[in-house]
Amino acid sequence: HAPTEDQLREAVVMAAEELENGHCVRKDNEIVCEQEPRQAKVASVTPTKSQRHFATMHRSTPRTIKLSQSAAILEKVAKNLMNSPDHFTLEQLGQVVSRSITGLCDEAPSCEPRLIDNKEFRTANGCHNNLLHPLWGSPEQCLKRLLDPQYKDGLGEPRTTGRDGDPLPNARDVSLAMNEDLRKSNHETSHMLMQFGQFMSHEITMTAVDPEGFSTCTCGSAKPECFNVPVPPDDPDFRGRSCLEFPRSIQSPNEGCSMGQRQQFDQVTAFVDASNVYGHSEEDMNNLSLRDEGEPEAWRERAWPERAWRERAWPERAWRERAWPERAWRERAWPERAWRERAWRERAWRERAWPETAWRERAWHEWVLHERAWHEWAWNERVWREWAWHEWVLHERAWPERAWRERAWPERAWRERAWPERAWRERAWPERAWRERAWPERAWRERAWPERAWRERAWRERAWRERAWRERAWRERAWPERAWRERAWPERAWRLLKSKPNPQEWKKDLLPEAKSKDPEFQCPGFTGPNDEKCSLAGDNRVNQQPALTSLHTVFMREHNRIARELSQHNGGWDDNRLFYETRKIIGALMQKIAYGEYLPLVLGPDFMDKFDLTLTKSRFFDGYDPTVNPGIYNVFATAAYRFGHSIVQNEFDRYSPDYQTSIKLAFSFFNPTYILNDAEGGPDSIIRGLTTQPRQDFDRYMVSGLTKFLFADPPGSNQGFDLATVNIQRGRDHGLPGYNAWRVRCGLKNATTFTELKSQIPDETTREKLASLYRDVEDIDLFVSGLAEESVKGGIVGPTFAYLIGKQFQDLRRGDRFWFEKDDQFTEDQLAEIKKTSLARILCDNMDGTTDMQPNVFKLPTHPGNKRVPCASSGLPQMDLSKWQEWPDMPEK
Ligand code: HEM
Repeated sequence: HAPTEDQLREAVVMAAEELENGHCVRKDNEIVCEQEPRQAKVASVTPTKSQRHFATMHRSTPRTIKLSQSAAILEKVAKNLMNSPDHFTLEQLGQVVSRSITGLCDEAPSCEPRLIDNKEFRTANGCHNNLLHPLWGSPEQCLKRLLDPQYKDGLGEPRTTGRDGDPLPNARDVSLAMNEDLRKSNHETSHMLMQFGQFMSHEITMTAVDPEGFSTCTCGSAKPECFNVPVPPDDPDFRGRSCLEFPRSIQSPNEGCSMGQRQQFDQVTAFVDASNVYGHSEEDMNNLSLRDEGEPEAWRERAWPERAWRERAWPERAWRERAWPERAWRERAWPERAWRERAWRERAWRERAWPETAWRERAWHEWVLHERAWHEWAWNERVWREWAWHEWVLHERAWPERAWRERAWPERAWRERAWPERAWRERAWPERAWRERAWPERAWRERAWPERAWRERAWRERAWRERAWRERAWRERAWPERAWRERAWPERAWRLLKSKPNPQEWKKDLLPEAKSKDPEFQCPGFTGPNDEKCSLAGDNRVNQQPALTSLHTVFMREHNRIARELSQHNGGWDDNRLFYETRKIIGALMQKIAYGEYLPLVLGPDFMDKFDLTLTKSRFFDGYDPTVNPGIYNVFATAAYRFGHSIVQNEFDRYSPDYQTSIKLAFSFFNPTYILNDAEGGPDSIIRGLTTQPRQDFDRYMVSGLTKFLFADPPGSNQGFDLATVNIQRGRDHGLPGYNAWRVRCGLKNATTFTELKSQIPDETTREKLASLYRDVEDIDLFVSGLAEESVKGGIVGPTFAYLIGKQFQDLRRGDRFWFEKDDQFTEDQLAEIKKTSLARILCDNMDGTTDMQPNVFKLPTHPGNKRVPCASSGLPQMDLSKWQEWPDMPEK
């Protein structure tokens, strides 16, 4: 049987009370809590700088905090009901459908309803990617489980005991034994492979930890949300400290707000959608992109409201829909004579009661087009000629010149031809195309359009001139010309991502500075010698270390480069359109680089095949499956994809033409000085370093920058963290089952003894170490054994991680309705352009002073077939953005 409504209500009240005040009982209709309020017992301290760095790795939003409180109540309710005389099972409780329970999750994120699906562009937060499950892949969702968690109490307490019920080894002891700092560089692949891996991890996953956690998780704290790691007495690195503080990840309610085992959040969009460049919400995106006055409302409220503009779909639809109906038109008997003589005289104008406003709006528009296209946009002749709007087409199109002349254009034929709007439209001289093409008079003339035809069509030019679309008249009409100019169209419009001009003027822009309104992007406690500021990007971990910041810089520059170039091809696109089209291309590039260049090296050919991850050769991808949830697996974020921690170098080389040095990782965390140091080449020299320096080998070893000095303050001191310990502890915090369960899940044989691990972990010393740490093969922490596995053929990671990573990236592809290779995303030509480009090309285009690059930047330039070639050579093909140029509608034959 299931609990009654009354039982549920009572349980919820009690659970909330207990979480506040310790164990409670009901006495005579009153709840009496036996202990002191828990809050009072926990001394709150100011977190140290290194703890604040740590907190930056897991921003949590007010909503996730709120939801985690609900999830905690749910967990307590379940626990109490399971321990009640009724002894409900978790299975029974999981089935309960009641408002008393689901009401706890009323704050859960939801997607804004939308009437019309936008098939072209993703939303900023990934909502509505899946039409049946709009929330799939959006932020603040529960991490998916491939295997049920194994918590100590079956519900939510970290996995701290082994199969035999005795405690697991201390995570720090495991780290000390297994993840020593033994360095070996790889001969084939570059440090860029590491860096892109981290960049990608921030693109798809971020678990949440309460930033307040560090204030309360002091050593000795008994708070259940603290899972501190005791420092062994003989610890060589953290002497004098009794623990490494570890606040647990905050818990996420289960799907549907049902009672169940503890879950965790992913706070970013799961999709490979460049959300680390643009942010994970509409708000982030607005903050990162240039708008006229920063605020969308202000923008809309302006006298020339952008939204109204778009909605009016000027002019065609509005034109048709407005009271400009064809019949009225004809009935109004537009005075033929006036027209001939000078249609545009203002008196006639007013007398004819032509709707002044509408007219002015249109006039304005045409003028702008004219002026802009004409003068500012260097509409060049070659492009023009390449258009199919072209003499040849004209002929083909039965627009034969003779017929033309016979039609006695312009005057009589004009009238006879029933200037009516329908014919007009049918002639496919579509007003819209016209506008978008911004048919510039001068280009027109220069195009040697046959003189005679020209004259015959001269009604246009003449009328044009006669209409005196001149600035003076214009200004006299009190059109807010100044306001217009102030909007600084088009450069300042928000189609660009914000950036900061490089102090060296000839160099490319840097990421924008984080302002005080962006606290998540501040480098906690940092005060550089020159008051350096940390950077703003789509992901708040951008400042974690300078090579990561550098890669973010490259992608910001690539957005702006593409947006500028696209605007040349499509004069008629407004800044919104330019922004979204560019963002779509950047997202596609991210997918192309991840699946086309990066993953094959991580997973090797067999796992690429197994999970069907290889990009299509010449066709579109038809594997979209709306039943696939693209969300991130808990095991992927908590263990498998952390494989990258093994391949990080302790020192990051940097190269500039006259400088070669390196950055010590331990001294670079959240320190923007390196990025801004132009004498050492800024971000560009760091990127060059990444493409030149080998990565660390994939093995169980990790460098001291990560295991001794992570976020240490002062840098290099014993006041930091150990990332290996953190990873192990995080796995236990999330209840990840032990290694053996994962082996079986991933298709490997169940191992009953340590010797049976031989096929995957051939190194005997490693197996002996494992056997001395763990009492049972079942117990081994996945992160530990995952690093110890031998690489798969042609890949980096071992078979267990390869399976888990492959599966995740398969879901991210099959579950993405906006996957770039789908036939409704790009044309065949555009897709070919995206596929032909590479991260190497992007680096060439967006760095200063880089003239050569190896075609595959994840491989070393010493790798056979991967020699550096000039950026200008055909070895590094560039995207041809003219494939994005929109063509005017052609008349049908
Ligand atoms: C200098 C390089 C790197 C540093 C300093 C670094 C540091 C960190 C830290 C401090 C965390 C938070 C751990 C926790 O609290 O549980 C983390 C998480 C993570 N790291 Fe790294 N990392 C680096 C490179 C990489 C690379 C190369 C990869 C993958 C190829 C990677 C993948 C991950 C993943 C998947 C997470 C979990 C993210 C989440 O869901 O919150 N990291 N890293």
